[in-house]
Amino acid sequence: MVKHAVEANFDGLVGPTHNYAGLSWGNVASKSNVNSVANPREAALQGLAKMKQLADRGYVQGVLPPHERPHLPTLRALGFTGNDRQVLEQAASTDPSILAAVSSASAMWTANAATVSPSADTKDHRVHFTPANLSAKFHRSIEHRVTGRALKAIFTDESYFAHHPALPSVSHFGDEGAANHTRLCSRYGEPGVELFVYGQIAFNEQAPAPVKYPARQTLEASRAIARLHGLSDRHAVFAQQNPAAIDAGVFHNDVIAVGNGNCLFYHELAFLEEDRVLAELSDRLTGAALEAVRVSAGEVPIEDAVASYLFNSQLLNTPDGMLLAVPGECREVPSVSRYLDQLVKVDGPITSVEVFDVKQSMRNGGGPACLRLRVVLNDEELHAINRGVILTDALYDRLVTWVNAHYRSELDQQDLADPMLLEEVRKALDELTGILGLGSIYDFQL
Ligand SMILES: N=C(N)NCCC[C@H](NC(=O)CCC(=O)O)C(=O)O
Repeated sequence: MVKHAVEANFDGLVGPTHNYAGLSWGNVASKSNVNSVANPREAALQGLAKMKQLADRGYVQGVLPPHERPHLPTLRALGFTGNDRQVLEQAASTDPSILAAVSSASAMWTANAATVSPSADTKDHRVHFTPANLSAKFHRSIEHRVTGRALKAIFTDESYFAHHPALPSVSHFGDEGAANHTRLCSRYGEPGVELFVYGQIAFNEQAPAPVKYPARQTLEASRAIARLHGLSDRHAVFAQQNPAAIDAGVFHNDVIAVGNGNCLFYHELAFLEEDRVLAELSDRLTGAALEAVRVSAGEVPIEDAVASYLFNSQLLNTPDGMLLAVPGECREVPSVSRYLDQLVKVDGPITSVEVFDVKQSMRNGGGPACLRLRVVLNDEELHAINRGVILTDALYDRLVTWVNAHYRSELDQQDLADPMLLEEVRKALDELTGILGLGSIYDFQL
């Protein structure tokens, strides 16, 4: 029997060290805003406002906590010694790039936290989670342990939830999580088809690959996750990202495509074998016909898609059609703004557009869709999770007060060495795990 299920969105709460360090080669926004002064307080409030707007519309909205940054255990593992203050001082004076990397608030982009397969798709009928190793970027490769702890603290009941460790952290198994994974279905509780998008095949040097920017996800990683999650061949489709798109700044598939229900909204340059991908999706999708909304380069040049983050939008069900939740930048790029006006006029699956201001995150290459991890849960599973992370009016108010009490409104690269910042972060996070009812998840709490 098909169970009733919903799509819950778990947004990453922006951490107190949000800054612009230019850490992501291949991510155009990250590189072009390097050394700008960041406003962590505004960033966190923008993220919370997005969560609140969606919760108010009736969507199940959860919160995933930020990570402890700067991450002193990583600095110590790299040979910096002494007390916390001395470790920070040494790192800042001998290798400020390493200090910047271990200070990034990049865990906010929870579309990269994990890959999640709903119970309707998996062999053992549990929801499966694999934190992404994010091995392509050092600053992100240190996220998966704490991400795994946070997910286990929320999805605790093993009769419903299965947790796998991240894949081996090497380039052959580079995995960026849900940003390269889309699930299509007729209704959320029905078995769906999971689309895994990869940038290159690690064990085949002859296969097509980008030449300018790195491909972060491999086919080998995507296949391993499908195996671990117990997906049958009928539930999975593997597609290679167009290398030309990666070289144009599309470092994750969610910068050029987004899917929901039976709808795939994508740019014509998204996939290397577009026809085969669409045919396989159509063939494996049961209970509904695939609605492919294809955007041509004539309508929106790929550079405009990257600049506006049109496809890094959330595609959500409403009682009458689907809502596209776009970043504000979409209204600043003329081709995209025009396209959106047309989109809701034609008789297609996407019937409304709403704009969200997440500018602080966008300047590091993270739009609305980067900030959320989707978890499809049936009624029993939803009941079984730790409810402390579900956004209510009361939790929203509490988190806004918490941000205003603990976050700075200016942060630049020099501030990262300030021992006071580390203390502020630990105090704030210790309070946060109490607010969210997570127990101890950070290294400084263990
Ligand atoms: N598309 C998705 N799902 N996520 C966006 C992640 C942005 C992130 N930016 C950064 O990590 C920049 C940090 C800095 O430069 O300070 C990244 O490149 O991994």
